[in-house]
Amino acid sequence: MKQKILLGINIDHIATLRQARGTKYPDPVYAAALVEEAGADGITVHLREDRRHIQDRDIYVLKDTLSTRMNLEMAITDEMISIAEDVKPAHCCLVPEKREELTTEGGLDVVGNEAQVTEAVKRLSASGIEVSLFIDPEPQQLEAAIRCGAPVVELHTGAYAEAETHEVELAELARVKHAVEFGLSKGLIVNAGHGLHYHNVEPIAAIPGINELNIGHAIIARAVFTGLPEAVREMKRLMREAAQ
Ligand SMILES: CC(=O)[C@@H](O)[C@H](O)COP(=O)(O)O
Ligand SMILES: NCC(=O)COP(=O)(O)O
Repeated sequence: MKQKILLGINIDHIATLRQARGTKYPDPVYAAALVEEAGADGITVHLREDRRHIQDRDIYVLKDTLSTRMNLEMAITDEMISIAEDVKPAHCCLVPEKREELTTEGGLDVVGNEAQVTEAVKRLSASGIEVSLFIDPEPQQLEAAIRCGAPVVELHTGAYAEAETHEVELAELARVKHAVEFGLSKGLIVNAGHGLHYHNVEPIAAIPGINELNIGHAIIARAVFTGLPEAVREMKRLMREAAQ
């Protein structure tokens, strides 16, 4: 039976709103419960070194309260690996991080950092965590991910999402499709995410074999007007219909 495509919801920007005033609300923990009830298959949180949105407290409380599973996004640093070894989320997605960036700009350069990535994969896997690498949709990055022992990759769909012409969008979609096919042929679990929204998600969701999409900013933005449950239900509907 064909595996249904999964939706991981990134709740970082609930925390962005909270941090804007230093209040206790809106609480990402409450948001996680709402989106899980509305159909999220997993919860993604990015604990950044600068703590601009998600806080350590969020991670520890979510660990105890999630009904689905946590995908902890983090940079490859001793601090973050130690936190992950302590929290033991179901998944860790290793992402590049630059303090000056507005959001994640590119994929992890696995090719240029194989020793460091391999060590991180070993440490996290030893704690029972399924590790994924957030990479650009490039065969050489996929091959390096395999060499590093990662069972999962998440393809960065930012270039597709930010394409300024239809021609570029189609070219970037083709890159993602090829990367999915290549990764699956090598036995990887292939996810995708970054910049996906209600008007560009369907072609990505329709790619055969893609396991999960991680989507955050667009869902939280839509929730401002429709409420979180409706924003989740609509995204999931679009994905499931496209994936049939
Ligand atoms: C890796 C990625 O594309 C996102 O999951 C990441 O969380 C983006 O960072 P912000 O959430 O800080 O925008
Ligand atoms: N890894 C991608 C993610 O978790 C959400 O990215 P975005 O939808 O907030 O751009």
